[in-house]
Amino acid sequence: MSDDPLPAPEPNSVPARPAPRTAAVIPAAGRGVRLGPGAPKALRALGGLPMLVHAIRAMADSRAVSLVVVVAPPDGAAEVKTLLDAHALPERTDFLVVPGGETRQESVRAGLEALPEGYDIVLVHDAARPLVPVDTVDAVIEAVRDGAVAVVPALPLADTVKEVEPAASPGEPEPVLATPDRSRLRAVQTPQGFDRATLVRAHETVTGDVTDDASMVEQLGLTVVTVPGHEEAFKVTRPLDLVLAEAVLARRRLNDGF
Ligand SMILES: Nc1ccn([C@@H]2O[C@H](COP(=O)(O)OP(=O)(O)OP(=O)(O)O)[C@@H](O)[C@H]2O)c(=O)n1
Ligand SMILES: C[C@](O)(CO)[C@H](O)COP(=O)(O)O
Repeated sequence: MSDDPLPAPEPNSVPARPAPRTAAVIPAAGRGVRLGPGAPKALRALGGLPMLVHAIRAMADSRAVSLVVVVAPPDGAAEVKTLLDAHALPERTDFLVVPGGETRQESVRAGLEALPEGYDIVLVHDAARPLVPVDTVDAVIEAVRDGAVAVVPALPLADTVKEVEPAASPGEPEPVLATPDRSRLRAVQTPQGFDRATLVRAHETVTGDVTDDASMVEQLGLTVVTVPGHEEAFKVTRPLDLVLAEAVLARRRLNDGF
């Protein structure tokens, strides 16, 4: 045994607490009706690879994300597992595949139910946003680590927005009711980041149609905060979005030299 004395403890030193572990849930079970006929949207090709593979890599690129839960089209779970085996993720990232539901909310809930213990931060990220940069993902995680219970990436709007009385039948003129102050409006993206317990409570408590997870946390009366979004985190919804996504990817590949 060494006779060397143990080093004196640093005054007031506190052992560093490990960072809370982060999992990403990727709802990918939608049909993609607005994109037009074809395979489920998440499995459509972008730059020669299924859109879902890009979305999974976008999450796994963050060193903070150690588990990705993919919520697959109900009849496509086996195909998605095969895809993930074929397109290796970084070794530090585990993945699970579960079947999705009828709505985005149901699909996210299925992903949350499959989450093992030990992940205190959860990202929810649309498979339909395949090109979100890793800096945006990390900014969301950082804001949750800093204490926010719910975080959304957000961008200012380019268009003026009108509130209307929706037409009784498609194509009829719609009376404008109001013009909200654009400087107070934001378009929000994913990944949205959450304290896990808060997101689970929101999904257990809030009923009715919602279009994102953060609005469920708002309905609990809790504060949701924004971080800067990114224009390349746009959602592939209509055919023109796919053209833009191909162009963004081609530019990235050119810049990366392959
Ligand atoms: N039952 C559903 C519906 C949607 N989503 C997912 O939620 C994300 C955002 O939905 P959206 O872009 O609206 O996709 P779709 O529902 O596929 O599109 P559409 O409304 O045009 O059919 C997508 O990654 C989609 O796969 C899901 O997991 N389960
Ligand atoms: C969650 C979302 O991407 C935030 O902008 C969006 O609300 C999803 O909407 P969709 O109609 O299900 O595509």
